[in-house]
Amino acid sequence: MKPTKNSTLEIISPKVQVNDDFIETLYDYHTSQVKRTANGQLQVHPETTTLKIRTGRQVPKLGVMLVGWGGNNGSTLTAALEANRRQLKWRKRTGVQEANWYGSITQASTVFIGSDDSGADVYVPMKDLLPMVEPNDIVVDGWDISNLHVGDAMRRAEVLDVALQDQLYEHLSTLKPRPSIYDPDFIAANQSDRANNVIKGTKWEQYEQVRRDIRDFRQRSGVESIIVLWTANTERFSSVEKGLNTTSQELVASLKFNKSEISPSTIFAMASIDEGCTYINGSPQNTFVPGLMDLAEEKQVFIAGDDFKSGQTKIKSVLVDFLVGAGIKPVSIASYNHLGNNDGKNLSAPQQFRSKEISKSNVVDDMVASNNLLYAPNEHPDHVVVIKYVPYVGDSKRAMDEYTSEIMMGGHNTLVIHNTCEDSLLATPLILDLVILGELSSRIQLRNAKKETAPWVSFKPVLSLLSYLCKAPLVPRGAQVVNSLFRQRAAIENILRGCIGLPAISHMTLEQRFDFSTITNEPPTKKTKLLAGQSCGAAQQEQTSNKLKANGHTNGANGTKLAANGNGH
Ligand SMILES: NC(=O)c1ccc[n+]([C@@H]2O[C@H](COP(=O)([O-])OP(=O)(O)OC[C@H]3O[C@@H](n4cnc5c(N)ncnc54)[C@H](O)[C@@H]3O)[C@@H](O)[C@H]2O)c1
Ligand SMILES: O=P([O-])([O-])O[C@@H]1[C@@H](O)[C@H](O)[C@@H](O)[C@H](O)[C@@H]1O
Repeated sequence: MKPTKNSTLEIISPKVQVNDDFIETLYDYHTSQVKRTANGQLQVHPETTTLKIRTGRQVPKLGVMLVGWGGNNGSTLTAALEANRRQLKWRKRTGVQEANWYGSITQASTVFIGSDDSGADVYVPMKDLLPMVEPNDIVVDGWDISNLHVGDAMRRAEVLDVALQDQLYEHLSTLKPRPSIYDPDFIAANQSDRANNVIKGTKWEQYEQVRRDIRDFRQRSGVESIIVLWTANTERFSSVEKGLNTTSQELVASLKFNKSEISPSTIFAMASIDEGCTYINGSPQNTFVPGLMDLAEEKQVFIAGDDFKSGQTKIKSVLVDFLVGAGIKPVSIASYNHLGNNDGKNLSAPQQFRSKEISKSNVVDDMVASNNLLYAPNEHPDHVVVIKYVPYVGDSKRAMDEYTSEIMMGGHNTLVIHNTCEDSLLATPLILDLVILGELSSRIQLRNAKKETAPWVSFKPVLSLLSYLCKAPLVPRGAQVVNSLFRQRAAIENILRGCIGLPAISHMTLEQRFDFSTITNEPPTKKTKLLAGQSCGAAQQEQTSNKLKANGHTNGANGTKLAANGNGH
């Protein structure tokens, strides 16, 4: 079975069935339940559930409606979609640059699928594992409180090379953000000069207008599925109060009574959910108040967030995972950055900064809590987050981090990281992955394999699978928050692998650590001979040369060009 029409990958397994509509696999899902006895013992119970996983093969025409379309991220995503669609090239000081999707795991990363006869690992593009939305097919629309068309918004953002902007400007100038919901109580006062494109009326009237906009977009564009994504400015946190927004009934009533504490982002989320559209929050504010979570669960509509995990925090979720996993104790983390874009301007206001400080600070909690050998209960590293607005540097964020850790015998290790990047060029590919993986998740269902009449079950409405892309992962009630980047990515890879009948990646590679032929009574394969018969050096050398061949890095006649590994060159 080929997962996607142009995939070079073929799965040969009796456990995988494919028809026009679905890929169906039989999957043994292994977990372990832990029980604590009265005397503090931990009893571990390995469990296996045989599931059927089915993935819809029909990929819909996807519409993405951006709240904050005229911002740095919104205009850059729109520009990147057009540049990649037209495979644009432009001259830079360093030569000719081609459009690409670097930073997107669906478009620019690969997934290990197994080893070949020589023992070399084989990788394929993540997008080849399952039918996914093609970026070129995405239709973009959205709202902004600023009335600049997207061409001028791209220029205002000062993110992309001018040589590229000039090729895009005419087309982007035809794209005009819809008027949006503006509430100066929720974003910095310094944003007021942008607010010339707003929906008048009460909060309920604004909610109804947003719903009309979504229906209008669906009708005009012919898209079959719509995802609404917030990439507008960071709002202050909303109060969560009994009687205001702790249940869906309270929330709807508060909206109808025009309660001032209902934020624009929560209104957008309500409208999206009521139109059956997945809603994703790319900013740190608490859009998803308890009443909104209720609404998503009642309507069975996906919500996901919070706050794109693009740079400094992404590195933090890797570094702290490595340190704690290595038995090294981070005791002090100082994260400072300055930037000069409008996001930085909005974050220069205390309440908006506080929203960001929360999402950037909590990212180490789960990793610290995982190691009680290093940390006493409720013990945490000192952790400060500083963001300063320096207009001159624009979108080129300068991040400086210092990690001090205790190592053995009273020693210390201090890591200092300087990280400069165009912030929007890190966030934009995440927006693409959020909507592509969000759409794909809507086509994945599970069922008990032993009960033919059992219903197919979809992901829970709180789509925690997208945590890899978010600083402050929203998880279903009662679920564990995971910030470790590698665990988050492994979840995505292994679920996609499960959908095509491949087991979770364990990295055990027992067949390379033991002489498997004696275990399996199989005649030794070339791989086994290679590893068992020869000295390490020779085996290593031959294996390396085979690895190079497998990856197409050879000009020899016998070189195997495995397009499957995504290299193709
Ligand atoms: N690396 C990154 O860029 C990054 C990473 C993580 C999170 N974020 C978050 O993404 C968001 C956007 O970042 P950006 O750099 O594009 O910011 P930006 O200021 O350039 O863009 C935000 C846009 O939203 C508009 N806006 C504000 N309130 C609105 C409303 N109620 N409705 C519609 N539009 C509204 C503004 O006019 C502006 O055009 C911010 O909240 C930021 O914190 C960005
Ligand atoms: O993703 P990350 O680099 O950790 O965090 C970033 C902050 O450092 C930056 O100041 C802010 O403007 C961006 O919105 C983003 O949140």
